[in-house]
Amino acid sequence: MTALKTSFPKQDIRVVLFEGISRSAVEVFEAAGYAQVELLPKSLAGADLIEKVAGAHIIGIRSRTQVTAEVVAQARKLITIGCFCIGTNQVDLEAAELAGIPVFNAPYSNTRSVAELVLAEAILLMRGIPQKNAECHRGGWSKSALGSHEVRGKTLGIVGYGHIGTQVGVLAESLGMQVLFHDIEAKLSLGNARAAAGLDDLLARADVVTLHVPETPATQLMFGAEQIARMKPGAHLINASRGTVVDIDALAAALDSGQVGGAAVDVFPVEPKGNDDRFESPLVGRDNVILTPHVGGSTLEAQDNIGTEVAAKLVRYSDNGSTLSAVNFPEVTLPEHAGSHRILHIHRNVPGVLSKVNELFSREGVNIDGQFLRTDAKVGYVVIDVASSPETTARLRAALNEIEGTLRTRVLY
Ligand SMILES: NC(=O)C1=CN([C@@H]2O[C@H](COP(=O)(O)OP(=O)(O)OC[C@H]3O[C@@H](n4cnc5c(N)ncnc54)[C@H](O)[C@@H]3O)[C@@H](O)[C@H]2O)C=CC1
Ligand SMILES: O=C(O)CCC(=O)C(=O)O
Repeated sequence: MTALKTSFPKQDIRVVLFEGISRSAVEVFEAAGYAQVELLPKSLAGADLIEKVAGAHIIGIRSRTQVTAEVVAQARKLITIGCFCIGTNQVDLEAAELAGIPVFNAPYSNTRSVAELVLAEAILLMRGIPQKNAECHRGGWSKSALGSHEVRGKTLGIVGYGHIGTQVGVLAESLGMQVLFHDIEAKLSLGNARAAAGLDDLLARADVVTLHVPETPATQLMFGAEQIARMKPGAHLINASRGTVVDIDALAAALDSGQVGGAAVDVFPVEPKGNDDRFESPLVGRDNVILTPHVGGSTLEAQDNIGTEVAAKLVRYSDNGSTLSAVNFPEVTLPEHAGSHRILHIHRNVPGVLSKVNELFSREGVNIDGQFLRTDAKVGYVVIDVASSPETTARLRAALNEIEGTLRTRVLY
């Protein structure tokens, strides 16, 4: 008789990686024994995305793929999602959590890459290089110091003083810039950076303003005509955060009027799905604007690190159940479980579920080797290691699935 299988065989787990994720991720999966890893060069949307995700157990995305509540609802096999980037706004995190799907990201792997680009852009904008570059390409030659400044002694205003903002500040100080920052949280300033009295204070004093906030309801269009009007006339704006943070039409108008002297923009309200699609923006065609195709974090170093880091988190969850550093899920760090069956029970965090789980195990007379529990406001995640036969484990799992409030169960051994 063949042994009853309650743990999903690893060779049948389908991993789909969208948006040209680094091969370093594939190597991590393959080294861990995952044989079905599909690497797609671009994002998908609509019915194509739903169909692709519906067949996958693990997906990896970058910033472009929109994993909405609808996609999650159709993704019946999906056990976990990896954002191979910092931002996780492209995933409906609550829908994923309530479907029992932890989401992981790489919170620091491309921080340095973004910071280096921003610093370079601050220098180029202060020197008027985008305009000079464009003129030279047209056969022009305007050798002049007019409007060209050193960054030394100038003020950089950082909006969002988190991982990227602080790195930008440290690098800018090494060039002799004065650093001012504004954040909604109280932040310890690094080096000689100083907190501005508020956003308006920062805008009134900065020669270059750089945005490093996440996409949240509060940051949607937080930088519009009003904020632009409060900048020093002719100051520069850098946005490598999210395209929804800046009112792009207001920025275009301010560039035309000269209120903004120059801008460097890496992120846009609407971005092409992939490298074959056309890019359109009201900012196109202006000599004083540096446009980049959302490449702030796109260095080989960063992408290689991100591939390894996020793939390792996905493998760890898939193999072991650990949710350490998940962005939407109770975090549980788990030991190895060789020799025992590991049962994962993800449930709504409502009174009575855990006692029903424990009653079941005592009723079945199964010896528990270890139990681990974490909850957040919506979900409880309990992991139970048991010494039992595949038949008993299968029976326990079926009974767990019947407990009201259960969102998902898995068995690992
Ligand atoms: N262009 C690119 O390729 C990349 C873009 N990003 C974007 O940069 C963002 C920032 O990244 P990190 O610095 O790692 O994030 P972080 O979470 O470390 O820092 C964000 C900071 O913004 C602050 N903040 C939030 N709302 C704010 C508001 N309304 N006003 C002022 N401050 C506010 C937070 O308190 C926090 O200190 C990411 O969320 C992502 O959207 C990240 C990596 C690459
Ligand atoms: O590299 C990407 O696709 C996205 C980078 C980014 O915006 C992020 O890490 O949040």
